[in-house]
Amino acid sequence: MSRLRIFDETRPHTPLATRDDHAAIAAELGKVGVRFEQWEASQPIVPGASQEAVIAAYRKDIERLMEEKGYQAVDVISLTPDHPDRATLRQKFLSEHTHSEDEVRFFVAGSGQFTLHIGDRIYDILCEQGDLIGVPDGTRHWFDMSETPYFVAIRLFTNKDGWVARFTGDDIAQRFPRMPSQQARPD
Ligand SMILES: CSCCC(=O)/C(O)=C/O
Ligand SMILES: [Fe+2]
Ligand code: NI
Repeated sequence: MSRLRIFDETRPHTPLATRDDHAAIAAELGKVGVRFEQWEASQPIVPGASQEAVIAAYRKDIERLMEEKGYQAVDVISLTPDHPDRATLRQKFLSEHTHSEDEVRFFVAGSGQFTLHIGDRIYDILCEQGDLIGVPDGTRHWFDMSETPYFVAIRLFTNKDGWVARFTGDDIAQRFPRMPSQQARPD
């Protein structure tokens, strides 16, 4: 189940609010300019699927999103708990960073945790299959896939070079909850 927890930036152990239905999550995030929608994960894709297979299965959705906002590039992250580079890949997104473009991600399988730092609030969002999240450019954030990653996400970019991050140097991400390890999941 998708879930949002909101914290004060100085109190990482005590959520101020928790939401676990999609409409309530979307409403809270909408207040701070973050897009959160449910899209139908219409094609059965399992983590580990190739980028080509995912793009072929979701071509219509990808084309719709690309036309809507003029995205220039698309790629797919598809990870399983036995991926040999899982620790390095996890580390890549774990520190607070920003992008000079919106971060638009569609989870076609599995789950991952985005944490956004907006003003003095922290928005910790567990995204699940079917969730589309759009984080405005310049928003401080980090992403955790857990020690046992299990997800497939489509990423859309307006920058032709794909993923470019600017790390803030703030160690705040170390103080907030990580995504717990995931149990083995059915295919
Ligand atoms: C869920 S896609 C991988 C994470 C990513 O692209 C990013 O920018 C995290 O902040
Ligand atoms: Fe990011
Ligand atoms: Ni759900």
